[in-house]
Amino acid sequence: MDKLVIKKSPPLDGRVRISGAKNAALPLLMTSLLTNKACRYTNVPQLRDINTTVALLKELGVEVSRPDNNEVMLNAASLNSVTASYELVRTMRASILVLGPLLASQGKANVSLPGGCAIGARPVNLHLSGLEKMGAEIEVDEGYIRATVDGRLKGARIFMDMVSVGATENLMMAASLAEGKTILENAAREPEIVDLANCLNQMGAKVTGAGTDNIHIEGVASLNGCDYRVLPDRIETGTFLVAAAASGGKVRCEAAAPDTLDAVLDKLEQAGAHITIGDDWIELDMQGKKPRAVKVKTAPHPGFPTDMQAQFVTLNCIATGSGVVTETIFENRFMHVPELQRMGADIALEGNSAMSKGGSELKGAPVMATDLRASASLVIAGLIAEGETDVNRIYHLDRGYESIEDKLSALGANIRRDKE
Ligand SMILES: CC(=O)N[C@H]1[C@@H](OP(=O)(O)OP(=O)(O)OC[C@H]2O[C@@H](n3ccc(=O)[nH]c3=O)[C@H](O)[C@@H]2O)O[C@H](CO)[C@@H](O)[C@@H]1O
Ligand SMILES: C=C(OP(=O)(O)O)C(=O)O
Repeated sequence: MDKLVIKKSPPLDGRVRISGAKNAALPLLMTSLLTNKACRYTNVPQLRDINTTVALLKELGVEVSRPDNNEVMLNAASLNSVTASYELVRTMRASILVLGPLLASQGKANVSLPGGCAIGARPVNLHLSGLEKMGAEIEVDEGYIRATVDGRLKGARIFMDMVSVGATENLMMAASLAEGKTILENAAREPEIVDLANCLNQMGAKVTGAGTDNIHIEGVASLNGCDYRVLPDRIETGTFLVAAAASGGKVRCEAAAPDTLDAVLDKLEQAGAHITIGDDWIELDMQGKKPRAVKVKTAPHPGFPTDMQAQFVTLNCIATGSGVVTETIFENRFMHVPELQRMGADIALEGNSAMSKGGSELKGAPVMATDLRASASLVIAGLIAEGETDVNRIYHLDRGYESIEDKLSALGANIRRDKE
């Protein structure tokens, strides 16, 4: 298995080009299942999760071509299966996002239950109950969700008692082809939801209110293809900004979407970073200073994103002063804490909060993490730690960061990938 070998590096310095957002691209590629016309997606990041999605769509019979690295062309006219197998779903939970589109366009879908994952149980009850409200018959049998609908799905008023990004996306896609109007209440407000709504509307859907907690979808009988550019990745952007701040450096993130990062930029400013923003870039300058520890509590958008929590735990460890990072979205998202402790971090877990004393002098060590953002936090720790840090199991990082070692190297980091 590949690993990243990281040595203590100088303050990061330079410019980095941000890739398309993984969490926008995954649902966007699934919109191809809603039409028998050609769909073209650009600014698609080169990631393991994208390859898994493409493999899954191919398995369903979707015609796929990838004319260049960041472009994916899909055509579902030749669809010949409605089954998302366990083999693929177990490697990527977002596979559940085929459920709504398949059910809406084909009247049936069999999708392996995703099951829990390293960061929490992550049930899909809201996806299922929402589709049931729209008239679907759903049973779970031998680990598979088997959903059917007699005729078209019917528009419905759906209140979700938790804010769920994936359920909002699944139901928004399904409702686009349903008969009548669907209202999603307590919907997720993440920028990736807005991106999906924009793409659906380009295909002829009638979605309004995306970005608020009340989304209205007037179903249409059929949808066209699309030519859609994926939103920049706000979590990749935030990760590079934290890496820059932790190293005392100066980094400009280009091709970014500054208006998707308010909560993260606010915390970085509290940490003492000087932030300048343009239309599509963000520059962070620590002016050689150490960051100050901050208090962070995750929440659904526009709150502080859980996908940036681990990176801030690392930042707080090496910052001056004590800090608190509280996780409210996932029940088990602190796998990075014991690994950071092994690197010398003075940090303690109290319930769902990571309390840090600050000023930790990190020392390199072999570490590993069982999820994507925990791995990212260990990479940041490796850049500042004395000596050498080996980050193992980096297939997690490859799910969500395009060419992370090349991008960090270009900023002056001492990092390489060792293949095994
Ligand atoms: C591919 C993708 O976009 N992944 C993101 C998406 O994941 P994902 O869409 O899976 O996360 P959700 O927003 O659905 O999960 C939020 C919370 O709701 C709970 N829940 C969710 C659905 C459900 O039916 N029942 C239920 O109880 C989950 O267990 C979790 O505690 O949003 C998360 C929260 O911002 C991010 O961390 C992930 O990076
Ligand atoms: C948790 C994440 O992704 P996923 O929902 O695909 O597991 C993430 O991107 O941090």
